[in-house]
Amino acid sequence: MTYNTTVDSISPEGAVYYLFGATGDLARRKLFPALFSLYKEGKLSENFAVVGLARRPRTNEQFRSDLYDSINEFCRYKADDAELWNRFSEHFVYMSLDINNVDGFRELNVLSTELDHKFGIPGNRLFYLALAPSLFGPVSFNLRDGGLLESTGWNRLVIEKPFGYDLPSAQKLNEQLNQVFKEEEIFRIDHYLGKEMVQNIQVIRFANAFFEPLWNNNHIANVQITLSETVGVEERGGYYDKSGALRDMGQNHMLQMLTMIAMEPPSRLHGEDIRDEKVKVLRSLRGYTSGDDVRKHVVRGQYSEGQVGSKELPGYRQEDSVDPESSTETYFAAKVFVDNFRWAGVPFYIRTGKRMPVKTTEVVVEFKSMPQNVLFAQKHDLAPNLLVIRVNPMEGIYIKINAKKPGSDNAVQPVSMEFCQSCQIGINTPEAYERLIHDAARGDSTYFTRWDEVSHAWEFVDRIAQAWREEKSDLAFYPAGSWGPEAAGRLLDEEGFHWWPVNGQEEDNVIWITNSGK
Ligand SMILES: NC(=O)C1=CN([C@@H]2O[C@H](COP(=O)(O)OP(=O)(O)OC[C@H]3O[C@@H](n4cnc5c(N)ncnc54)[C@H](OP(=O)(O)O)[C@@H]3O)[C@@H](O)[C@H]2O)C=CC1
Ligand SMILES: O=C1O[C@H](COP(=O)(O)O)[C@@H](O)[C@H](O)[C@H]1O
Repeated sequence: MTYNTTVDSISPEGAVYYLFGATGDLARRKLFPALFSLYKEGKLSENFAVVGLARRPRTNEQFRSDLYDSINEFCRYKADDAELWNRFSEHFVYMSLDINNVDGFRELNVLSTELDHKFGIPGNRLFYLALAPSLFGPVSFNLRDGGLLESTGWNRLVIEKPFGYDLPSAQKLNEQLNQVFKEEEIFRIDHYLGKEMVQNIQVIRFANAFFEPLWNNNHIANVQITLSETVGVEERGGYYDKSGALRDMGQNHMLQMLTMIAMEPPSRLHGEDIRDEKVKVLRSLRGYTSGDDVRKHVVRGQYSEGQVGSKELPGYRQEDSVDPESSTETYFAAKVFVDNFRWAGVPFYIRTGKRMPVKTTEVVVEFKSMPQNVLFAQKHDLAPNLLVIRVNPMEGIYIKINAKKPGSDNAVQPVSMEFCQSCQIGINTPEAYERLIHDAARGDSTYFTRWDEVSHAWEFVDRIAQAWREEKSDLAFYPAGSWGPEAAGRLLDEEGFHWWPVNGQEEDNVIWITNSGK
């Protein structure tokens, strides 16, 4: 079997891509490599130009040299074909600009017209804001006042997370953007929605007779979503210490994944229909009613010093750029209920943390166990069936079923059958940002978050944040390299569940049938 590992082949129309924050970390690690992969795969026609924008001075040559280094360090393709590289890099220019100065935007408008002529671009403009959110409003106003929105083509604004700090700040930001752009012109990035396996959730659900008929509270006992990271806060303390795990990962990536698991089948696989269904899930989330309710259902933690292998790791409060008395959470776990007909009574357990033992994103769907069955030799309950969706960094799915232990008198043996997508296609899976940039350029906003999704997610998260502000005593400390506070296990104990091992670290007695060669 061969896989087409490329994103959808419809090419976008020609456009000028304005990359605000072109000297920053995101541009270097994600955006330049994504543009190169798209170009290499023929997903950008020759009718495009990229203008890198930031304050620090750079010549076009220096900018292209930064681009080259970033691609060779972070891209799944190397810039080793000189002819291709020259053709690609000619599309890139740099302009030094301070976002707070409208004169720079007027100059940018003049440059844009030149680029339109040079590359045959029909006036389409895609503004990518890889900037601190406090600059989103000022950029939008200056784009308008500098005349950049008056060209003959379309205008699209792509903005990075975080979209606000809480509901009121997100509303304010949204009002600013709406003074300049229409909702359909705004593409709010949640890069998890660009991940192959997150998009695969709807295919696994809606294209398999095994799953969809069972996808409800009659058959599913609980759902577990884990986003664990081995990294600490590192040099991002300035941002992270004000944000914490709940806002950094919970409000966006985790709730988005939950909506993909829980949504009703949309009437068509069209962007607005899918987003309508996701909003219904967010509206059905059971809001915590009090501080005590939050403390009962949500656990938060902060990593302290620890050891991974022989490496000593500092605690969060010892990290540079973090307040040494910080009570910011680097971990949280929550029991969440979706109060609708399909999911009534089914707990969704979500957890995320920094400095965990492994980097992994996984969804485990635990099915209700078969009744204890006199037919089998075992006296104890049968293990439940699991469907595990491995999102990141390994991609694939596996199911855990019960089978007869060969040679026994009907003894039952758990067996895991795995489809390891990463093993099949290696590292060649398209990066989330490739998909998202390509989608924005084609005007497809399916995998971007609509304002109503963002606002409902903030509403849910704000109740937790408020309870945490009012009472800090529940912040638990966990050693770096561990699975977080023990209290997270108690969220599941009450219902007789436990967190399933992640990252293929299954129990010893499970037999694996896999295409991974293990
Ligand atoms: N880095 C990552 O992995 C991720 C980042 N994000 C989000 O992406 C955005 C950018 O993050 P990141 O790249 O890490 O940030 P950086 O701090 O690395 O980069 C910020 C960029 O903004 C530019 N800048 C700052 N002030 C101005 C100004 N007044 N005028 C013009 N340019 C300015 C800086 O350039 P200069 O100093 O030269 O002006 C720099 O290019 C943030 O919203 C972040 O939350 C989201 C997910 C992951
Ligand atoms: O948005 C963010 O995501 C990253 C994790 O992304 P992944 O694709 O590597 O799983 C996280 O490290 C960061 O804190 C957060 O801002």
